[in-house]
Amino acid sequence: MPLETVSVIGGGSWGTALAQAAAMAGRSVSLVARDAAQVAEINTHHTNQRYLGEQVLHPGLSASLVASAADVIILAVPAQASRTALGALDPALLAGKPVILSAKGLEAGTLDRQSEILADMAPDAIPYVLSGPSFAADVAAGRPTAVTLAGDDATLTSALAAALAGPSFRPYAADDRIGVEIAGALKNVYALACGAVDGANLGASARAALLARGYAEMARMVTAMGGSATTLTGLAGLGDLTLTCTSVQSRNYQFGMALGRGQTVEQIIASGAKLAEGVATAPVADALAKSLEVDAPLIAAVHAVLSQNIDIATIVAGLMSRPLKRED
Ligand SMILES: NC(=O)C1=CN([C@@H]2O[C@H](COP(=O)(O)OP(=O)(O)OC[C@H]3O[C@@H](n4cnc5c(N)ncnc54)[C@H](OP(=O)(O)O)[C@@H]3O)[C@@H](O)[C@H]2O)C=CC1
Ligand SMILES: O=C(CO)COP(=O)(O)O
Repeated sequence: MPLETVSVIGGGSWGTALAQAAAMAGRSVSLVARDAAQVAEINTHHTNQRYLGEQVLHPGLSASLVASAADVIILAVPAQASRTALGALDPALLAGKPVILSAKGLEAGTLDRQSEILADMAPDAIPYVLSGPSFAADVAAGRPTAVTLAGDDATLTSALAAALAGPSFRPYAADDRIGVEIAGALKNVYALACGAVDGANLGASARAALLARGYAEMARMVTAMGGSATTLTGLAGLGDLTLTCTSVQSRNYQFGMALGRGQTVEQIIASGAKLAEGVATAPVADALAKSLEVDAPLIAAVHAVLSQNIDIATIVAGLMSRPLKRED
């Protein structure tokens, strides 16, 4: 299967960074954005100021308003927009093609993973999931980054990983799409929680406890949904959880910090907060945990903070006063 040309749908920070990585890997890349001025800027000045500041983009990357045929499609819009973005594409572009899903989130209403959305919208596309510890600014700047690329056919997945790999971008092939998707979506919910704990100045010990208990909770969710616990030890699990829960560069962590400082969701959004996928994913994850009867008190706590504006001290007091239990 040819893997030479790549079309990236979504001209935001992650779409541009993945387009840059693919171009650095030697692929011919088209970045599909929906703003004509942005497309012109990328093609003329080789920057995408709104999303990546002064970062100079690779000459092998051009932008376009309309997607054209490519060997590989990468979808890089927010999780809640994936269905609409796929629906806007000519189905012929997706038929029989590898489609790499890179959003980290679960869909509100349907509770769907990104793969499930793709299966609905383009059942004959070949699904892949890309996730792992990788800030767009780092990938675009060529700083060393390693990610997980999960697909069903081991040979094809390795070929696709090789087609995207460059000196600074290292995809590891894997086969657990469900585990990678759930871990990628849930780490954003825990990043909100860790940011909130830090915003409320509850201490580094509290944050570490949250991270460890979040990891255990994530493992319960992944296995209940049919994923593999082994995925949790890798880049898409522990790697991304650690990055997002401990870095002020994370938008989810930043959103959580604002919550911890006492701002409401509405105030944070009104102040122009960047995309924080955990906000939309938390209620979905809570609903999934309840329907699967998975014990997920941290997801429930984040959902309660977001939906009822309960202050962090009250939520933490509730978590700390739960009946004592064994760690295993
Ligand atoms: N940024 C990062 O470091 C990383 C992000 N991700 C994931 O990537 C996904 C995308 O996030 P990110 O790029 O950061 O978000 P941004 O907010 O930076 O960009 C979102 C992009 O999606 C476009 N978009 C939104 N809705 C639609 C739609 N209905 N149809 C077409 N395009 C649409 C926006 O267009 P417009 O500009 O016109 O509004 C914009 O180009 C998220 O799930 C995120 O978790 C994963 C790893 C790293
Ligand atoms: O997924 C990411 C890093 O791996 C980006 O995290 P944020 O969306 O929280 O910025």
